[in-house]
Amino acid sequence: MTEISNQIPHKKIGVAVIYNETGKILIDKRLEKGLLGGLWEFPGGKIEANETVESCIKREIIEEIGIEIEVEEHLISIEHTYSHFKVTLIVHYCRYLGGEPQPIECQEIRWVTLDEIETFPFPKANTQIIEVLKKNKRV
Ligand SMILES: Nc1nc2c([nH]c(=O)n2[C@H]2C[C@H](O)[C@@H](COP(=O)(O)OP(=O)(O)OP(=O)(O)O)O2)c(=O)[nH]1
Ligand SMILES: [Mg+2]
Repeated sequence: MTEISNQIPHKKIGVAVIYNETGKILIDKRLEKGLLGGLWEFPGGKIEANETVESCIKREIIEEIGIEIEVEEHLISIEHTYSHFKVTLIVHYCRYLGGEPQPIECQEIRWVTLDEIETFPFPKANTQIIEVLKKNKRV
């Protein structure tokens, strides 16, 4: 009997919900080309071998946005299967410390309120993150 392999890539991603001193959250717009192009997201990226989630998040935010943050408590972890890959998003609250946000690896960056966030298109996996953020209202 032949077994058909249904293995698809599985990415583990450290994700930052960064709050500033006025209680706004930083979101960025993904590049148009590529997976989930043009959608908004919370900045973050792949956890490398021998890296903690916290150090991944801190590194990705410097690389992608050019700002300093403090990685705080874990908010939620979500596993989601898209058509050609699976992601585990490990989401932490983060505090903005300093630096001017720059769209180094994205098209645009905005600081938004939780109410405004719903007007931006996000990937499917983000629905749960936004729900939980609203429930746990911070600041
Ligand atoms: N950073 C981030 N990624 C998200 C969110 N929601 C969501 O589905 N993702 C997905 C999109 C990507 O597949 C993956 C993030 O990984 P990434 O930014 O390092 O990967 P990528 O697809 O841009 O690039 P690649 O290196 O895999 O080619 O997680 C989110 O809110 N933030
Ligand atoms: Mg990324």
